[in-house]
Amino acid sequence: MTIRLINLTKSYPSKLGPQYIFKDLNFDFPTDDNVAILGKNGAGKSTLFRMLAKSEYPDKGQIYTNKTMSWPVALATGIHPQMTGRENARFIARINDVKDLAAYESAVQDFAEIGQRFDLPVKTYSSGMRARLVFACCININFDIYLIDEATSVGDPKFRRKAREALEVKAKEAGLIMVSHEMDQIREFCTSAILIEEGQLNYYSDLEEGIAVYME
Ligand SMILES: Nc1ncnc2c1ncn2[C@@H]1O[C@H](COP(=O)(O)OP(=O)(O)OP(=O)(O)O)[C@@H](O)[C@H]1O
Repeated sequence: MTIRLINLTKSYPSKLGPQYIFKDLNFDFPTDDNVAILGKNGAGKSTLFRMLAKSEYPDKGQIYTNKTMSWPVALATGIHPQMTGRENARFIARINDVKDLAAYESAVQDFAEIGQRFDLPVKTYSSGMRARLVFACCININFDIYLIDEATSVGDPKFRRKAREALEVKAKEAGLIMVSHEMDQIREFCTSAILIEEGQLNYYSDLEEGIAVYME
């Protein structure tokens, strides 16, 4: 995994002036790890995650990567409610350069288990069905790295189990970056940790050591 944060600065405006979350931060993500991002409330985990996912941009600096990165697996961005599940899947496949569109479409349909509703507009779906579609679209693309944000809370218990199993497979063949407050979840998927403290990122190759420092 190559992800490099280069002179990354991120602030939010506030009545007290700009509030800096990161200032001129330089950091290389570990290669080939499944890494948890840890830190207390307000440390900047979600901010970093959103910048990795490119849903938010830094004020200055950049995030360089030569790997393909998923969108957050549980996040329904990029889904068009007026389009059917199938049309959404096709659209997502095209923008992510999926080669075999027919195979992808049927893999998504199988995984989502939404039956004939796959051909109905997404705006008619329940929130759980929508979540199934988004997760199925994401997991059936071979990304180098998957971004996981509380993903195992997707859908009903049966689908949740299925989603977790699919992520376990991905954890063996791809990289994962995970933000979660659930240590059980983190232990299940991650092998190392990045602890965010006062705008700095500290890497722990030993997950348990990272968790211990975080818990202190
Ligand atoms: N859209 C925003 N506008 C202004 N301030 C923001 C915004 N988003 C986050 N912040 C601030 O940035 C800081 C980091 O927030 P962030 O959500 O990244 O923390 P976190 O580590 O994910 O926290 P938590 O564990 O509570 O989810 C906080 O001080 C928060 O108040």
